[in-house]
Formats: sequence, C-alpha cells, structure tokens
Amino acid sequence: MTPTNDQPAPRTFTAAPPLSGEVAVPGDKSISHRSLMLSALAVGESRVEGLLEGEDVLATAAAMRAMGADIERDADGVWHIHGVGVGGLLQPQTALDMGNSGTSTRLLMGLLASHDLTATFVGDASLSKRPMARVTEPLSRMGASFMTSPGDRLPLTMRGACPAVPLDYRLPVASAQVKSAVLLAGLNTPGITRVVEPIATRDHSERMLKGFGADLTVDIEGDGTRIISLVGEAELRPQQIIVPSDPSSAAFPMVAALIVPGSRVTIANVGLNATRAGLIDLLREMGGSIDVVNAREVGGEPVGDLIVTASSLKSVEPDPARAPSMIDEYPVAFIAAAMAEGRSLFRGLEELRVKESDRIATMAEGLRAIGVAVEELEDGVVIEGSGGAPLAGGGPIATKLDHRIAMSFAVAGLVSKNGVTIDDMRPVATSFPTFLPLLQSLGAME
Ligand SMILES: O=C(O)C1=C[C@@H](OP(=O)(O)O)[C@@H](O)[C@H](O)C1
Ligand SMILES: C=C(OP(=O)(O)O)C(=O)O
Repeated sequence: MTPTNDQPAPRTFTAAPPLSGEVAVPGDKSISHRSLMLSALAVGESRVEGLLEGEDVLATAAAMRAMGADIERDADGVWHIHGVGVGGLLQPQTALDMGNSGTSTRLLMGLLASHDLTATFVGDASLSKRPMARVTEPLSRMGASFMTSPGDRLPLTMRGACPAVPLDYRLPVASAQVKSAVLLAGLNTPGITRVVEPIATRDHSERMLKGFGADLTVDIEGDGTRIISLVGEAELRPQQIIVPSDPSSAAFPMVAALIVPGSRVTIANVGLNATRAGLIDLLREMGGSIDVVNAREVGGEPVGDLIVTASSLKSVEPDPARAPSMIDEYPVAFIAAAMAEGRSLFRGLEELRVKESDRIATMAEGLRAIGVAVEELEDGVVIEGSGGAPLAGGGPIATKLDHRIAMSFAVAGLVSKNGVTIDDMRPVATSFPTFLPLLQSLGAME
C-alpha cells in the first residue's frame, strides 16, 4: 500500500493512572479478509458490517476489485460487495500490492491457483522477507506455477491452472493461512480437495465457506486431527455478515487493564471462537481477572463482552499445543509475563520467527531495552517477571514494521518508570487504526 506518511512516527508511552471505561476494538482481521474474498466469489450482493478498515484488509479489497469485484463502502460504514462467481475472477492489470499482509498474500495465491490468469504479488520490506514456499508447494501440486524471488519470497508471479487438480494435503506446519490457501484453491477445482490438520488452527475459513453454501465437511479423529473436505466447483451464495471485534486487538487493552494497577475495563463484542481464545485462558491461569458477560452468537461466531480488572499475575509455562489459539498474542503475553511474579517459560513458538518481524528476537531485544531480564531460545523465551513492580522503560524500541511489536511495547510503557519510546507507530494502521484513540478513551494517555 502507498504509505500515507513516509516519515516514522515515534511516540513515548508513560505510566498511566488506572484505566477505566468501555471500549470496542475494530473488526476481526481474519474474518474481514475472508468476508471480502468469499463475497467477491458469490454471485449477487453481500453486505458486511463491522469490517476492519485497516491497511491489510484494504489491500485485500483493492486486489478483489482489481480482479473484477465491485466493492463499495456506504455512509453508514457497511460494505457492499458484488461478486463475480467462483471461476469468474479477471486478470489483474497491474501487480497486486499486498502491503504488510501475509494473510492477503497467501489466501489470494490460493484463490488464484485455480483460475486461468497470471498475477504478480508485491509487498513491503517486511512481507518481502516472509516465506511463501509453504503455499507455493501445495498449490504447485494443484497445477499452479510460480516464479518467486530468491528464498521463495515476494515479489512473485504466479500462473493459475484451470482446471486445477484436487489435492489431499496434510499440513506440515500449523497454519490457518496454508490451510485456507489450499481450500480456496479447491473452490474452483473439480473433485474433492482435502486438508488434514493435525493441530487445530483458526477455523474461520471452514465456517464461512459453509455459510456461503460450499459443500464442506470436517471430520475429527480420536487424536484431534481434523480432516476438512471441500467439494469443488462450488457455487457461493451472497451473505449478510456481521464481523465480531478482533480478539487479537482486544489483547492489548486486556493486558493493559490487568497490569495497570486499579484498572477496570470492559471490552465489548469480542470474538471468542475457541481457536482464537488462547490468550484469555493463559491470562486467567496467570491469575488475571477476566469475566465474560453477554455471551452470544453473532453471524456464526461466539462473542461476548470482557470485563477485565487489574490483577496480580504469576508466571506461566504454557503448553506449546496452545500456540495456534493465540499465535498473534504472544508479544503482548510476554509483556504480561514481564509484570508477573516469577519466571515464565514459553516454548514451541518457532512460527513467531516468520511473522511481520522475527517476533522472538524483536521482543527479546525490546524487553532487554526496557530493563526486563529475558533469555532468547530457538523456539521461545524465558522472562523474569517484576512481580508487579514498574518496568524501568527506555527505547527507542525497533518495531521493524510489526504492528504487534509497536502495540505491545506501548502497553509496557503504561507500567514504566521512565516511559517506553516506540520508534514508529505507523504499522498499527495495518490491524488496529483506532489504537491510540482507544488508549486515550481509557485514560491511558493524553
Ligand atoms: O489465517 C489467518 O487469518 C491468520 C493466520 C495466522 O497466520 P499463520 O497461518 O501463518 O499462522 C495469523 O498469524 C495471521 O495473523 C492471520
Ligand atoms: C501475522 C499477522 O498477520 P499477517 O500474517 O496477515 O501479516 C498478524 O496480524 O499478527
């Protein structure tokens, strides 16, 4: 995406008074991407309320428009999408700019793999370092071909295959992006495409594909392995979608409210899908007071309001099997561990090394810079908690084009003696454009 401002936006976050109030974080990023993609493949008009209007999702919208979908936002903030039908995507006339968004890139590569067209994908410096072999490998087996930059990275040009060949694929890495790429490719492929998932990852693609009318079944074996089968050459029906608030964004005010003494905050309408709710379980195990009220179902997803009260936290050694259910929340979970009593041990997190930044290294470096004793492991970190005492503070923290690093250290600043300076807050616009006003409304900053 074209940056709106090409200068870094440093900012210092300082010790905050007790946080209070009721807030709503923006719509779920994963569901927003999928809403646009699936609506663009349905014949007729879909309507999406609560879409995340962050840069990542806007990159998906621009790509779907470039391939023929008609996508408009009305004055009330509702998005209207007229789709082209499965198999109906048009050849994009220019390169698809994915900005900072791994989800847009990998899911769209899947969609295009079974369409008869050629497309070039480009992205920012962070996205251009991220591995794409995890999707080019299965999609090549379905018939697509790829010309990638060295190391299977962006920029890359792909040619879809029509008809593509259905695939029976066992996921070698616990990744909802890879699972979704194969399933989306299967939509326009004759026969049955099957994905075997030994470790469950977020299941929004499965739920939404079914909701749009695709013939998709999920069988669960005794050991928890999920077998997802999709009948190809699907016809998708337009939908009315209400996007719940993003639990990955709610994570920041949630941890802030737990660690800033005296806080009590309500976070409304948060998505509580079990494949996403690992952070809530973790923080409760640490002694965090998080109550779910008003539990309900909205648009096929469980949601609830969270009441979070400041708590004394104790250290944890979470089971690595929990990783997929809170994969994007580890950076801010490390901040919670830095304020807990005792030593926390996080393992099994090698996937964090291939996110917007190497989140193990970036977090370890940043934590050290603000006075936290931390040891970096190949697949995780050991963090010595302060037992609730304020962190020293410091910086500037190098965010490395990673929104979750920026927001995690902003939260750390709220419990610091000397403030925490972030080198650049601009990446926050990818997933949580209202982050600063939200902190202001809780009284966390001027
Ligand atoms: O499918 C999705 O919407 C996502 C899957 C996760 O990535 P991986 O599949 O690479 O784990 C997550 O980190 C990302 O923010 C969104
Ligand atoms: C990893 C993330 O997103 P993506 O892979 O879509 O860039 C994230 O939002 O933390």
